[in-house]
Amino acid sequence: MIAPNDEKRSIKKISRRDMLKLTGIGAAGAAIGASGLGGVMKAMGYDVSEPVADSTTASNKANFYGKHQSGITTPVQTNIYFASLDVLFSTKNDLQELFKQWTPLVVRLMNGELMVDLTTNTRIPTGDTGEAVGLDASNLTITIGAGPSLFDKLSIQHLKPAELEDLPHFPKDQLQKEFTGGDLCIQACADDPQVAFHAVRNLVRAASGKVQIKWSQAGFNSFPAGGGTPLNLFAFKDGTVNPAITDEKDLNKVVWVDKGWLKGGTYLVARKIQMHLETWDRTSLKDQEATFGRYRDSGAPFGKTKEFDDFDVEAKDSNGDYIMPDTSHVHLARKSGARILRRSYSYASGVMSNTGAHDAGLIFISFQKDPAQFTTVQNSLGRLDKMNEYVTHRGSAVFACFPGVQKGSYLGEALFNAL
Ligand SMILES: C=CC1=C(C)c2cc3[nH]c(cc4nc(cc5[nH]c(cc1n2)c(C)c5CCC(=O)O)C(CCC(=O)O)=C4C)c(C)c3C=C
Ligand SMILES: [Fe+2]
Repeated sequence: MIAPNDEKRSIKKISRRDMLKLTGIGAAGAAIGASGLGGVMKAMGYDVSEPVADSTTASNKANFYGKHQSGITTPVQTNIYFASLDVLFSTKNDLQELFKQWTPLVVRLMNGELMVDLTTNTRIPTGDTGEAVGLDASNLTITIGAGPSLFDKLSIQHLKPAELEDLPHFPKDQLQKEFTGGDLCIQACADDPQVAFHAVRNLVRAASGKVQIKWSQAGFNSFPAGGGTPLNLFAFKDGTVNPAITDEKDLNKVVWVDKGWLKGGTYLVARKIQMHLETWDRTSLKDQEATFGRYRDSGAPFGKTKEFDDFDVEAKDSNGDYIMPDTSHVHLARKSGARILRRSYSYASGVMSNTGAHDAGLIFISFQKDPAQFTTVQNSLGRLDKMNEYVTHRGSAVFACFPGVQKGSYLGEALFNAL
């Protein structure tokens, strides 16, 4: 983030009416909810009147504008802060206003700028919360999506894509309400955890009284020195078999929606999956490897030597046994025939209060042009997946991620044009 210098600092003049609105933030969000979001943003000093351009000089910067939103086929960053939000309004006009206001602010954040230049007026809350001062853009990406419940809340069910439905209940699900669903999501990924958190915190704060966080999860990925596939908390390379993020033709087949107002967008599936590390750590390496059908250290599929070696899931040895066990996670996932783009992060959130076990796992995220692709893979894993012994699905959500934004336009414009 660009540290504000003295010339940049501005003391905004603020009217008594604006001040009243401001002091209502946090203390009485509902009061703000009743007034226009634009007025509140103005009072906070946000300049949302002009489009903001992608910076051409910022370091470690991902671009906001383009055919698709960032954070989907962007190279995976080290950190995520994922937030599922409830909207506190019931009209499509409110949503449109929110997206118009958020758009330039998202560009600023992705440029490594603050929401507003810091103010020296110590009598009012600052427009930016400040914890990203001195940090660069850190390849921040912001991906925004709409959940099925949003369309019901705003009475625009006719615009809900047929594919956008809550995921079915899967046999071994132990979902908790507090990690499930949401009207909107903000996926913030960055190479600095504080930059990702700052982005969500400030976007939600700017929309105080209009949205509130339903659930959120921070996560991390650590890349081996010299690059390569990150290890998950089971110490296996995770993300080996994925569509190439540069192969637009393949991504059109797997990821990008090609019809309706969501054209150029995609569906995000999020699953909060607890990994029972204590059980895993009591398991022999041989059994761990049989769980995935891959060798732990090389990442190679059984019967091969290198991580990216291709394999035939149906291949059998001289005894007639599958080389890749037919209960292994990779065997079952591959056999489903469905493809998805995985972009997951590990999490570690203290201990489970009832057991004292690690509360750690995977914030599994996949992108696909139809959530049915995810469902097909998950159904194939079903009750057979050997990995089930070591994991429990605790949270679930699905969101339609809007197409990318062109300069002069705003997030989700195609939805509002279709109204
Ligand atoms: C329904 C989709 C999937 C869920 C949920 C899921 C959870 C999950 N996966 C791992 C670890 C690994 N997964 C691997 C491969 C793999 N996983 C899925 C799908 C889901 N995983 C797919 C489609 C694939 C690729 C299959 C193929 O065609 O080869 C691997 C192997 C390495 C790799 O390719 O990434 C690992 C390891 C965990 C720990 C987990 C939940 C906690
Ligand atoms: Fe997997």
